[in-house]
Amino acid sequence: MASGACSLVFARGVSWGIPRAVRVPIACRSLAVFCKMRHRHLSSQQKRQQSKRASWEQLPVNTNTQSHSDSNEEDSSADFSNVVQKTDGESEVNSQPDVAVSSIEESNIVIENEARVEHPSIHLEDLIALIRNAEKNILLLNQARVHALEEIDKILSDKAALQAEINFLEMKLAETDARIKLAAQEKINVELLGDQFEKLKFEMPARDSIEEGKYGAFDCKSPLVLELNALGAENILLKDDIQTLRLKLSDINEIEKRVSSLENEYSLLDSSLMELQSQLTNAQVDFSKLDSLQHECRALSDKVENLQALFNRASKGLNVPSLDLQQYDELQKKVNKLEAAMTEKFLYEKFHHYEGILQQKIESFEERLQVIYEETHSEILLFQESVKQFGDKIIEESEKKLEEPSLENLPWEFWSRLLVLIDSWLLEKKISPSDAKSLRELTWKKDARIRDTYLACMSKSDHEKLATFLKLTSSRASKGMHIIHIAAEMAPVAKVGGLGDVVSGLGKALQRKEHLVEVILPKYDCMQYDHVPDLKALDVVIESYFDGRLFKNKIWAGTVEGLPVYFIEPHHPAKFFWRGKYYGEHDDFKRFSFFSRAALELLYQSGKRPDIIHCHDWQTAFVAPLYWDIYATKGLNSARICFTCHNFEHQGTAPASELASCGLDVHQMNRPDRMQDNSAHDKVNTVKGAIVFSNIVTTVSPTYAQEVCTAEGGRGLHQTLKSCSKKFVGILNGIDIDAWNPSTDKYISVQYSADDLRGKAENKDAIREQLKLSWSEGSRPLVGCITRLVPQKGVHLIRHAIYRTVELGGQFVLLGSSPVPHIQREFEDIAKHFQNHSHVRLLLRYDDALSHLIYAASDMFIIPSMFEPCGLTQMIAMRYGSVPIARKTGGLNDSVFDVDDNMIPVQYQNGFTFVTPDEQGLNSAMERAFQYYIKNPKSWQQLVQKDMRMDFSWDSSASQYEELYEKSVARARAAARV
Ligand SMILES: Nc1ncnc2c1ncn2[C@@H]1O[C@H](COP(=O)(O)OP(=O)(O)O)[C@@H](O)[C@H]1O
Repeated sequence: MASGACSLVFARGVSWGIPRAVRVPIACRSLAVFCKMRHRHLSSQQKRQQSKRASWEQLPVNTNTQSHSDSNEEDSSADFSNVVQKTDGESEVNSQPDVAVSSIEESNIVIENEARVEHPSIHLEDLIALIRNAEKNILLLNQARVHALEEIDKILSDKAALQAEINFLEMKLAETDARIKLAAQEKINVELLGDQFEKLKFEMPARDSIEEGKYGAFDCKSPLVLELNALGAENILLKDDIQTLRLKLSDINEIEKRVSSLENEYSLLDSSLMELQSQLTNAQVDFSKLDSLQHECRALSDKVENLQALFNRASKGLNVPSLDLQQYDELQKKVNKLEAAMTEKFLYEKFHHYEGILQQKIESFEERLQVIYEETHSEILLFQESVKQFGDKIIEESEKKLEEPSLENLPWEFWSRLLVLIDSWLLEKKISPSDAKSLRELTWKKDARIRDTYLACMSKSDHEKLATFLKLTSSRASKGMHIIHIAAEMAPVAKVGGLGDVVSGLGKALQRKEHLVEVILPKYDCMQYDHVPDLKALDVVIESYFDGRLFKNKIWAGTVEGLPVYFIEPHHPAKFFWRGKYYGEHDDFKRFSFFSRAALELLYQSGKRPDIIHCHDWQTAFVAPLYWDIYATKGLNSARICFTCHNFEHQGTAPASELASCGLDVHQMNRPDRMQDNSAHDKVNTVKGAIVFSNIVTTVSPTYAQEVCTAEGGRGLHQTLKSCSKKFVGILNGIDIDAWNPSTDKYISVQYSADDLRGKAENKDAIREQLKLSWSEGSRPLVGCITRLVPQKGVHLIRHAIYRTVELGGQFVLLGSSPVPHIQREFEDIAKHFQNHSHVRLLLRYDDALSHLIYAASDMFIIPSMFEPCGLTQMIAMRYGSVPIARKTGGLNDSVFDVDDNMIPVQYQNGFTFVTPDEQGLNSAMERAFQYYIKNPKSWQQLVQKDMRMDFSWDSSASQYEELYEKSVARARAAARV
């Protein structure tokens, strides 16, 4: 019954474009909303089932179907009705005047006939609404007419202004003509004078000889000479006049041009005026049509009212139970007679025709609603089932947890918070450095006593806690090292690129190896603060030196990814880390030299005695020279310095004088064997400084370490690196396999693993849906690319890969952004070009969540870098079963091995590579990948599974770092003993 009611209303709402008399019942609406919600939360299995069904939810929803009259009354039932209406392909009702005319014409027949159906009152309302619509349209047309008249007025006044301008110009033209004539006359005069002058010159010798006796050989005051001079001067004046007139003439030509362009404009305006006038005439015709329609409608309305009254009377008669059959028959006859009298025969037939159509529609809507109801019901059952399963699982897990000796497996956050607590006591001078050291050692050894103490006094006051903890302090020897990373990035709290991933990935891996790892970062205003839920300001101020004076720094502490992190917030008027971005400021050199100095000051003032201080890239490269030049002599001398260069393209060079700000001695440092830049001698190079001053120097892959030792790859530092080759090594980065794990990833639509790849296909469907890519051929390979769009990444080849993918029959999704304005613009143009394309989508932004989905959804992953120190995307892609197509350079050469390379053992072959960084090279690798994908689906799947099982974790890389640290520390201790 409810479904029938819904259908009837939908049909009317659609046909008439009038306010709905009856709304979709609440139950129907909530079902629709629930279906949407449910659709989002389906488990993988349910989604698979659902995608197989021809779902009503996938039907296109037309948001344009409401007429202006009911747009204010939209509710969720409107969405529902739109779906139904569009499905049946009924015509849309438009509020534009010209369309309204035809809608009314179409509708008239229905009005008259529907008056005979069982809901006459609703039709009358419909009719009234229709008439109102018509009136509104008439109003609109009137407004348009007034507007057109205003336009005409405006055009006419423009025309008058133009005419005045033309008149003025014509006057000027006449004036100039007169002047030209005058000038011509004067020119003739000049020529005559010139002739006279020549004649006189000719006559002069003769006259001279005749009058020599009278005036002497040559007298400058002779009348002839004077006359000649006067004529010469007049000649010059006349020449000037001619010049002026010529200029005026050219002015006049200009004016003539302008006049002709104005005339053109005038004729254009004239023609648009004509057009407007004809439009106005058309509108007037429409208006008169509407007028007559309005009359017709009124007449019809009267007829319908009469009919209504008759019907009502007849129906009343029919409903009175006491009337006998004869009376009923008589009444029926009367009704029939009245019907015959009031309705023409053809109307009656049409009525039946439309009634049939209406009936069919009602039936089909009812069927559809029934299907929807059944589907929704089964969804509800499934959902209830999954909720139950989920609940059972939670109960099971919590029971398990209760049974487990949970204290053994406390998360890293627990220990890191404890460390932060100890450090805050130390910095606030509540405990001595030696007590802090003992407590820290107990913590990083995960000693049960400190664990129990912490758990026992969690609710106690700080003072009581302190007293209990101090009871624990005793000196203990430690096997692990105390490692401090000083960096500009750390994922996920402050990540720009791979550096951020390395700091947290390596830090966590070293922590797992029982070392005490801490990180110091700038406190950027634009950090992802939600990744440091326990962030707190310490009750301490650290003063650090800069530009000849001391500045205060506020210290914040919290845990990120289970690691204790200290954030430095400088109280410097330049607000160094309050810029809304990480890098790219004019004073980056100052910002990061300040930070490097403040980080060391924090270590120094906290009394920590780390074994390793590990700094990264040019931003914290200052730490190495500052440590040995200033802090080691001050007493912070327990540590060895490790410097990792993640990219030799950025070396942090600046005029040597800028080094003085952080307290380094410019004369001492700006030397060829220290920080002086190898090509510009008036500059210092911070990366060079760190190479020279560090005990361990690393870069992020073995191949890149070799490349930077060549003149081509070293960017001016190859000689420095060669001279430090004993302490320089390339260690391939790992990836954080917890953060990048397709079987637990919360950002992707469906989790999956190498053992069950079905979820991968569902992620592909999900991204196609999200990005509105075509679904038609599900087997099309999807090529992904996630990158910073900088020349290093081979932007021209990325661009080429987009077009080549389309040619090869694939789909392409790019996620990236560029700090280089012209590259960003270029890709914006490409994105625009493909914005409605079925197979290409470019998303020019940084979006961590979307990056996860792209890795999961793509079949192939493009990395055509010009050079690549390590590269993480190829490893992440493989972990998600996306096969890399990469250029053989740097870290890509150490992690992607071609499936067709016989020199590589089969178990390591994992992708498609090319050497020459041009379109042919890339084409060859892409074509091989597409062939493989299309022709050997089974082998492709095996390749995907193999890639997913490859170990790119930090474990082995962290072990290499550990070994380097240990050797360096051992050497230092041995040296100290000597
Ligand atoms: N536009 C983006 N949105 C989200 N993540 C991105 C984007 N661009 C790059 N990334 C991420 O940044 C990291 C890139 O690391 P890497 O391959 O070493 O390149 P680089 O450090 O040179 O930028 C990866 O984790 C990658 O997923």
